[in-house]
Amino acid sequence: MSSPIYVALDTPQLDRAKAIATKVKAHVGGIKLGLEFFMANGRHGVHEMAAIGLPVFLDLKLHDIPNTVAKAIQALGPLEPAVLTVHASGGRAMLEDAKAAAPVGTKVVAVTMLTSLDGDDLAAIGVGGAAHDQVLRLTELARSSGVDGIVCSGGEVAAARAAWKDGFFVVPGVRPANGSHGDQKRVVTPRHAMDSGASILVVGRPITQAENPDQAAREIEATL
Ligand SMILES: O=c1ccn([C@@H]2O[C@H](COP(=O)(O)O)[C@@H](O)[C@H]2O)c(=O)[nH]1
Repeated sequence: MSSPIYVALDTPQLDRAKAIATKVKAHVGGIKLGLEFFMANGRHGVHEMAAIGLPVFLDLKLHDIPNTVAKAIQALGPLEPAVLTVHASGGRAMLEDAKAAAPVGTKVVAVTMLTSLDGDDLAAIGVGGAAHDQVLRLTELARSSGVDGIVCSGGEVAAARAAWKDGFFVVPGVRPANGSHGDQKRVVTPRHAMDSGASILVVGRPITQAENPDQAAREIEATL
């Protein structure tokens, strides 16, 4: 079985992204390319990375009116990403249209609440209640809108999985025990996230900023 780890290659440098992906290839199940990479390298960069031979997760977190998101996904279609993100807070019509516009083999997953946010951040944007409640509310919206799964933290994935048995659960914000959290607020260990029902884990800096990315990926994989 392939590793559930998707390495987040958050760099604008194509050569650096390629070098890290090539180093860690044996210990990860895929690569995640986000806004930083895509803004700098565009579709050409995605093609170059796909040539390495790992599934590509395109984490562009689309959030706009339904027509705009659907057209953006149609434009991305030829890249055939394994996974593509939109924001669940874009609403039901946007989620439905996003799924309808995606290639058949692409999993569309909805970001519920960024792992860099906590309950205080929710309150600051006028959303009452705990992070957990917000994630479960948006999980139900995503499920009933026909997308394939959600992005949430490892603290909510067990409850989200209980509510959506065959959903696809992406968990970023994972850190090895004693690892630096950086800007992440809702953090668990990779093992905890897997035990709680994650389908895949997104791991960035703990691998990409390590002195030896290959060893870091291997050590995280060994905990799973
Ligand atoms: O809620 C979310 C959604 C996406 N991400 C992305 O995952 C990686 C995490 O990187 P680390 O360096 O392991 O913190 C990054 O690309 C984010 O854009 C997330 O962290 N939280």
